[in-house]
Amino acid sequence: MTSGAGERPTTGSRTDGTAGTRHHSEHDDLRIAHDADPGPGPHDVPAGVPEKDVLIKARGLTKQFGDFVAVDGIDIDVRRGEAFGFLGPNGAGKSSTMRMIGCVSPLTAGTLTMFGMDPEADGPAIRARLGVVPQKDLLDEELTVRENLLVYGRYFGLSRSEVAVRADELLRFAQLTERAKSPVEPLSGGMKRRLTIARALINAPEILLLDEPTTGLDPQARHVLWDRLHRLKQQGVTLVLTTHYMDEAEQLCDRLVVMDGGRIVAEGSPRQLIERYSSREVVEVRYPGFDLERHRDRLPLGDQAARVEVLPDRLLIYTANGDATARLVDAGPDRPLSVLVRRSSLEDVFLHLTGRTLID
Ligand SMILES: Nc1ncnc2c1ncn2[C@@H]1O[C@H](COP(=O)(O)OP(=O)(O)OP(=O)(O)O)[C@@H](O)[C@H]1O
Repeated sequence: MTSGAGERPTTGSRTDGTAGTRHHSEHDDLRIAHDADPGPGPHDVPAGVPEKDVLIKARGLTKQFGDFVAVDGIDIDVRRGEAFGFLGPNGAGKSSTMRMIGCVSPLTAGTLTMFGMDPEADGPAIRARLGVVPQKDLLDEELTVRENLLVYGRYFGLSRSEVAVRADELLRFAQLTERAKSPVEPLSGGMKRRLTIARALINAPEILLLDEPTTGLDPQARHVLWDRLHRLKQQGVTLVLTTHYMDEAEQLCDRLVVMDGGRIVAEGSPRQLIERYSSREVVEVRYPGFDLERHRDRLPLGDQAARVEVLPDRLLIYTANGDATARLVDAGPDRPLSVLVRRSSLEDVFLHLTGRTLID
């Protein structure tokens, strides 16, 4: 591991928004995919992974806009067949990274190898093996659903008959066959996203790049989309996605890097990250009023809590035993408005690493 962040102090509130320790780092069923072997960091590609199966390899990948460093020397290895995620808040540098990987934005510094090729020299050959789902759908509203696929397929030099067969397969995959002749405009957000994904698959890419695939979708549409993406993974497509939703990262990613301020602050499988940077359970406690630090100081937690975070609206108590800790909270001198025991999530990992929540 090269980019795991160090532990930061275990107690106390974080109200200043400062970052914690950072290390600059050289189907049909909805299944949680993260219980697989978490896998080591980029410098330790295990002996079992041949170099040819490292489809994306970046070292010191850097993107600057003028003096501003958007991506600050990151290292990544993406292996064939995995779902690899970039998790981080707005502005972390995820899209800038994706655009370099998508061979549409030159690197400022560092090296990037895709399928063993150099994007600068072999951009078209690399792009022919990629599918790209940008943050905005950019569908052609003048065309029907099916025509959107046909036109896109022609860009890749597929023959009319090839592209017609492929478009019909993809409409089935995207569950849009019944909407084939519909214009794009009246489709729901989820349908448009599925059509954008279908379109990105027209050239049967080996890697699908997805920039915030479910932002703006309702929960049901997100689940349908996750289901389709699981299907693709089962079919052997390598998925690379950005997200600022920790539940999405947990659902979809075998491995992920947590990004903040252009850097990688941690990497691993969701389970591995949670084990490393959080406790098993979290007790969320709300009190009336705003003086949460005072409530924290009066809690009779003893050695039950590994760490307590003070957020603007609640306390988060990190603990191995949520129920026992909740009983201590109830026995304390202050009466809480609510006490909720939940399992730790990637949100807690992010808070621990950076002192901020993903959504603020
Ligand atoms: N073309 C550009 N010119 C100047 N600054 C840019 C440009 N593109 C991105 N940035 C800046 O680089 C930083 C990283 O942006 P980027 O879009 O990569 O982040 P992100 O993690 O993908 O966030 P978001 O989810 O908002 O897209 C931001 O501060 C952004 O304002």
